[in-house]
This record gives sequence, structure tokens and C-alpha cells, in this order.
Amino acid sequence: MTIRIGVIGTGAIGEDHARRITHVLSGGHIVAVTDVNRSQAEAVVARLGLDARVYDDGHELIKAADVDALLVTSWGPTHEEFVLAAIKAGKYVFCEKPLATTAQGCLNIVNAEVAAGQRLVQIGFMRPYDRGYQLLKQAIDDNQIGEPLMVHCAHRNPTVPESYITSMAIVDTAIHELDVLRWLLNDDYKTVQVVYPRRTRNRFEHLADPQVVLIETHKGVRIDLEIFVNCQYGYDIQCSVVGETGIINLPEPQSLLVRSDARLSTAILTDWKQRFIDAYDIELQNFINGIAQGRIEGPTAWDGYAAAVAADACVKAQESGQIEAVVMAERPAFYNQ
Ligand SMILES: NC(=O)c1ccc[n+]([C@@H]2O[C@H](COP(=O)([O-])OP(=O)(O)OC[C@H]3O[C@@H](n4cnc5c(N)ncnc54)[C@H](O)[C@@H]3O)[C@@H](O)[C@H]2O)c1
Ligand SMILES: O[C@H]1[C@H](O)[C@@H](O)[C@H](O)[C@@H](O)[C@H]1O
Repeated sequence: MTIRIGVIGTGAIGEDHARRITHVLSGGHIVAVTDVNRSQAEAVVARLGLDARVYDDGHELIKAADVDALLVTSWGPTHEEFVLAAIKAGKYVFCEKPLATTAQGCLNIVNAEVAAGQRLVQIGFMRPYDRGYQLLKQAIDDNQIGEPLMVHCAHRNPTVPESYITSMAIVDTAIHELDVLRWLLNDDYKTVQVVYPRRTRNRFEHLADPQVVLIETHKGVRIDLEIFVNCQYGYDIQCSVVGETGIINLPEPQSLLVRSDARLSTAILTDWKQRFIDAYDIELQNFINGIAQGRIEGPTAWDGYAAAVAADACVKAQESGQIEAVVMAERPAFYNQ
């Protein structure tokens, strides 16, 4: 059985996912694409050699009879309307993060999915599929370091474009940690605060960079998360969990150790596409397999909502300078299955 897939938004990750579905994974076929910039969609069809129709509009594509499932990889603020339309059409939808740019937007999707009575939405939180994070989780669950007490994280991008604004440090970047740390610690967030260190000169004037997000979980774990999106030197993701009897660190991506010219060195990645390449492959293969089996199992709309509630509180904390509470709605039993 081949799942016929339509892609809404053929930018960086839309093209990369279309590439992996076409050339790496099995069971999926890209039959339709659309982008507000039509020439971008046409260029991707040509570059990847896709046998896909180019639509003028995402809503038209969602309704197309030969499209079984959607990938929503357009800009964050457009996700909610496309995911709601997909649910209305009764079609499976893989939505890149963020599910919506506000918690209320995510809740609208949660409510629509619960009303539809079937899991249709998978969100593109790929870190739980990453081998390194899985090793961390296994060690915590096996009690190798006792109870986790503190987590030190860093999320560093080499540079960001001028269109990247201060709140995106939360809704676009920190959102990955806001998702993966709930899963890792099996915990939810209680309060957040954002503090601003001295700003780097290597930023656009309007952007506060770096930022430090301080989080307290319900179990009392303290998390400090550095967001530094103009760090210059590479794409660098760090996570160190301090427990009662030991410390575990996220493994570095595999890389050659080079002895040469009186130096011992190893390269640092610069591109997010490479850092989590295996995790992206696995998450999308799971989505395709899940559709074929009539049951998708990846990160849910509720996970998207939970991360967005924390993100909303962080954005409030960016503006207020205060410690802000993270208050979630009650989890529908639908998501306990
Ligand atoms: N999971 C991850 O690690 C990861 C990595 C990168 C991006 N993302 C997410 O994926 C999304 C896209 O990011 P990107 O880096 O590919 O951005 P991008 O700007 O490269 O691509 C987005 C594309 O969507 C198109 N678009 C915007 N509005 C549209 C609409 N209404 N209909 C159709 N097309 C539309 C744009 O023209 C653009 O080509 C963002 O939400 C981003 O946060 C996730
Ligand atoms: O959309 C991207 C992507 O999610 C990357 O993983 C993250 O490091 C970037 O900060 C963000 O802008």
C-alpha cells in the first residue's frame, strides 16, 4: 500500500522531507505540492524529480481526492488553519513544529481531533526519535543516576535571518527542548522565567540574543536552557542531566577524530538537517507506517499543546521579566490510549 502525500510549504524542511519520502523511505509517494511562492514548489518538483501536481493553494490540495495524507511544512503561523482543514477532510496530517503559534491554537486542534474521534495529527517533534536522547531516557528510566535534579541545556544555531524575532527564540527554537524535556523527565512544567545576558554583537539589532530560559517542573527539577542563535561556530545541541548519583550527557554526533598538523580535532556540524537526520527519517517512516496500519503513534496534538502552553508562558516571561506560571487544560482521555 502506498500512501499518497501532499506537501504544503516546500521551503527548507518541506523539500528535505519530500526528498526523504521519495529517495530514502518506503511506502510514501509525493503526489501534490504547494507553496505561496509557486516557483519554489516548481523548483522542488524539478530538483527532486517528483511526479507531483503543483497546486495554487493549500486548501485545494487538502481536498484533492488523490491525496491521502498531508505534510504541513509552511511557516508556523499558517499551521493551525491547514491542520484544522486536514482534520475536517478526515485526512492524516504530519505538521512541523510549532503545531500552532499559541496554546489556544493548539487547543483548537486538540478539540477538533477529539471531536473527529480518531488520531489524525502527528507533530514533527523529532528529538524523541534521536538515538542520543533515547539513551538519556533509558538511563533515567533505569535509575542509573537516581532521580534527576537539574538539567543544563544549550540550543545554538550559527546564525539566523533578519526575519527571526525575539519571541522566535521560544516558539521556533526552544520549543524543541520544551517538548523533549517533558518526555525525557516524564514531568510537566510549573514555572518559567527568561533572563537576558549581555547581547552578542553578531545579531540583527532588533533581536535579543542570547537568552536563558529557567524552568521549574512539577517534581521540582530545575532546568536552565541557553538559546544562542548567532553563536557563529556551529549547530550545537547540549543536554546534561544531573541526578542524585551521577550525570549523563547527550552524546555528541558521531564524527571523526583527526590527528593532523599538530592538532587533535573533530568537526562540529553547522546544519540542523544533518544533526537530526536519522531522527527525521524515523519519525516520517513511522508516520507512513502508522497510516498504512490505521494507527499513528508519534508525538500527538496534545504534545504540541503542552509545548505551546510552556512557550506562551516563556513569551510572557520574556516581556514581563517575571517568573510565570505554566497552566495546562485537563488532558482528554483520548490521548491516554
Ligand atoms: N523539526 C525541525 O527541526 C524543523 C526544522 C526546520 C524547520 N521546522 C519548521 O518547519 C516550518 C518551515 O520551516 P522552514 O525552515 O522550512 O522555512 P522556510 O521559510 O524555508 O519554508 C517555508 C515555506 O513555506 C511557504 N509558505 C508560507 N506560507 C505558506 C502558505 N500559506 N501556503 C503554502 N506555502 C506557504 C514559504 O513560501 C516557504 O517556501 C516552520 O514551522 C519551522 O519551525 C522544523
Ligand atoms: O526552525 C528551526 C529548527 O527547528 C531548528 O531545529 C532550530 O535549531 C532553529 O532554531 C529553528 O529556527
